[in-house]
Amino acid sequence: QPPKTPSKQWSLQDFEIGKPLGKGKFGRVYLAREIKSGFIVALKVIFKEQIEKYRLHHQLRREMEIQTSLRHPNVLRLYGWFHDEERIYLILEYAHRGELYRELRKTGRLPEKQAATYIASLTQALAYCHEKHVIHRDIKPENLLLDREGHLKIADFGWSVQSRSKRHTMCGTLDYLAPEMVENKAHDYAVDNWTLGILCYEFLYGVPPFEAEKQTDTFKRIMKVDLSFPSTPDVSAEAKNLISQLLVKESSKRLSLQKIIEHPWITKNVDLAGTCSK
Ligand SMILES: COCCOc1ccc2cc1OCC(=O)N(C)CCCNCc1c[nH]c3ncnc(c13)N2
Repeated sequence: QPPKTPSKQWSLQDFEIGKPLGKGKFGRVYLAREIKSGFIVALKVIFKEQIEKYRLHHQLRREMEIQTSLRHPNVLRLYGWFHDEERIYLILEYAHRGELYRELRKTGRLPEKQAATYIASLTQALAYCHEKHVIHRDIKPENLLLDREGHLKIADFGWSVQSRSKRHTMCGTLDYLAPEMVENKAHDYAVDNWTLGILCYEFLYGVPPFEAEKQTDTFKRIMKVDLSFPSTPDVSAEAKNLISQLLVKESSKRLSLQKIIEHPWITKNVDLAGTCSK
């Protein structure tokens, strides 16, 4: 049995740092090149004191274990990580065309084919993640990136959870679980389906459906599912139909990921083979 070669210990000396790619909550992302191979990566630098201050150590560790284990053309790869005295460095796949929402801001809104292609890619990525018991829970335009060919990549699994549900630890009996506990378990998976509805609306109208001046009003609109479709831009009935089947309060009644892929708006607008190409 050959000894398991430990994965290479990386350090900052292995990289040449390039232009900053953006600033997130806990750190900045830089373009970088691994010197020996010339391989281009994105390097996310996170300050340990920030992580300690918000006690996010376990969450970050879980996020890194999750993202390292995920292999999907629409999920940004995490190749590895290393740290020094004050910082943690994530070695990530580089998405050449950056954040999707920059493209959305530039054009105001997306043509239906483009929006449907992004929704199909996201749905396939989420179906893959859910199969691995990973729930993203924080999908928003700034965490959606585009590679050189314009393929969508989900980044920042910062708030994802490995939904190892309590049931398994209680050897299958539900007797002891409160209804809201059981409900929450099921409910968690469906948060990502709801978000797909929000993103679909925002791709087509340029603004999220429940936007309001004050946060409290947005909260009220979400809880009421106060959904309306402006008369312009003229969006197809199929698109509105898909959005209306995702923005449903009762989480178990939202369209499943499989049904999204089979929805007429998707099958009509997307060449599905194209979405899951590398
Ligand atoms: C705990 O962290 C987990 C990993 O989170 C990330 C990995 C990679 C990221 C961004 C990530 O989190 C969000 C974030 O930091 N921002 C919103 C600011 C930077 C935006 N990206 C800009 C960007 C442009 N080309 C890229 N190619 C690869 N990755 C990128 C970017 N960003």
